[in-house]
Amino acid sequence: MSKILIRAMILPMTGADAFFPQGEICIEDDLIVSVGEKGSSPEGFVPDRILELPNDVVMPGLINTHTHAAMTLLRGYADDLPLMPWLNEKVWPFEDKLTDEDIYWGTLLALCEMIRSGTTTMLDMYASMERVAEAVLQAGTRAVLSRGLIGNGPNGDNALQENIGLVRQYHGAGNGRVSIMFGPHAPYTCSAEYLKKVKAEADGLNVGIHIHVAETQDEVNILKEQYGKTPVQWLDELGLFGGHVVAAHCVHLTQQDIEILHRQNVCVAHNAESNMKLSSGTAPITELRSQGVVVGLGTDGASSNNNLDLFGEMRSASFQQKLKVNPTALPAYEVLEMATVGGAQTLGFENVGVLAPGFKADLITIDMDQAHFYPRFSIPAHLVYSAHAGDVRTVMVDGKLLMEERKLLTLDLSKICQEAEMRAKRIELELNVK
Ligand SMILES: CSC[C@H]1O[C@@H](n2cnc3c(O)ncnc32)[C@H](O)[C@@H]1O
Ligand SMILES: [Zn+2]
Repeated sequence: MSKILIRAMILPMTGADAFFPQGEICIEDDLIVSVGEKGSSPEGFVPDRILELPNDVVMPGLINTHTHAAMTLLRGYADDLPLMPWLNEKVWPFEDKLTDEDIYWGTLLALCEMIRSGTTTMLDMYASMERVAEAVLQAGTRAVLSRGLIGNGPNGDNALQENIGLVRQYHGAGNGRVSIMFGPHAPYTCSAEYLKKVKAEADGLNVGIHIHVAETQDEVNILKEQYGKTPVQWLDELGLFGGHVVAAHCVHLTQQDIEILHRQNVCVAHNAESNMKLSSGTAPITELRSQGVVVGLGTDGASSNNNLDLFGEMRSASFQQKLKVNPTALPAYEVLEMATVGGAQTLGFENVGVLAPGFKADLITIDMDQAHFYPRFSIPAHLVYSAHAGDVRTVMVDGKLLMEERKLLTLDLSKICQEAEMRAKRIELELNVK
């Protein structure tokens, strides 16, 4: 039994006006017990630990709704290319050399970076997901994991069996911190027959689907040529939608596509920085949100971003929509919602994403006593437009502290950096020798 009291400014993300300048939040085990102004702690609540952080803002932990964590090992290896040549010429040859152990260490590196930048939950898609699950359980974060399924080749059925095994072994592991979805890679790498098989398995096991959709104009062209339909219309016709689906990217959409996404309750993972770096395009986020589609934020992998910092991602997402639409588009509080409440909705969580009694104690504190946060006109504006990863002081997931005073408590950062360096360089050497 653990009882923690945090005294700080509190931005609970329960509504645009909710803010406690001298707040108190009480946590018992994995749950939030109370949130309010000074003196609001329940009678008889005797904390084992009090964190006095009067110059910090406490807010819900950030939620990364689309990433490939172990791609930290490719950071800086394949830059300045569009998606298809990036994948075919650089990324997939490198990934062919990855061992399960490489993926474990690459994921640990990602988790160090995520915790240090205030991300408490991720939706991941990759291979060797048992090792990814072990890394997450060790780090103490929350994660939804999906086995990336490329269904046009001989390995498609094996990968699908791995995804099924993952559900059986890890769905609900770590006090519910780990859950599983199916991860068909994209409509251009999975046949119709394969996608139908994946959907049947996902429905049978009552878990969701995580897929790249309409990321580039090339993808739309390929689908139109092969099937005479846009990616969204094709997936809808196949029956892939209708359950819990997270569609990553959704850059190139028609009005009819947006209506389908809304009707089928498909949630969108928006990856502004990856879409910019690969020159994929600007997703119609303002239109999606105004037409009722739930949107969360993602970084994508560290090879197309090149970091996993959701503070940077919030700023980019907002500025990109302002450039595309007008300066009133995606104001700070709405972007914060996308990174917290919207992320939780996207991943299907009902007890994560805001700071309120009965919700999971997944929270971060940000040190506001820094030059770039004065004067304090607007806390949401400062968090989105001025903050960066290094401002995060404290991270808690499921009521457990994972970082204090920027020191990681569950992971050995220098050992993980060394291992990642050694493993990435080994693969580079293997590729050059061939
Ligand atoms: C089979 S595991 C997942 C697979 O996805 C690749 N990937 C990473 N980023 C993207 C992206 O933006 N679009 C499409 N595919 C991507 C990753 O390298 C893995 O091979
Ligand atoms: Zn991706």
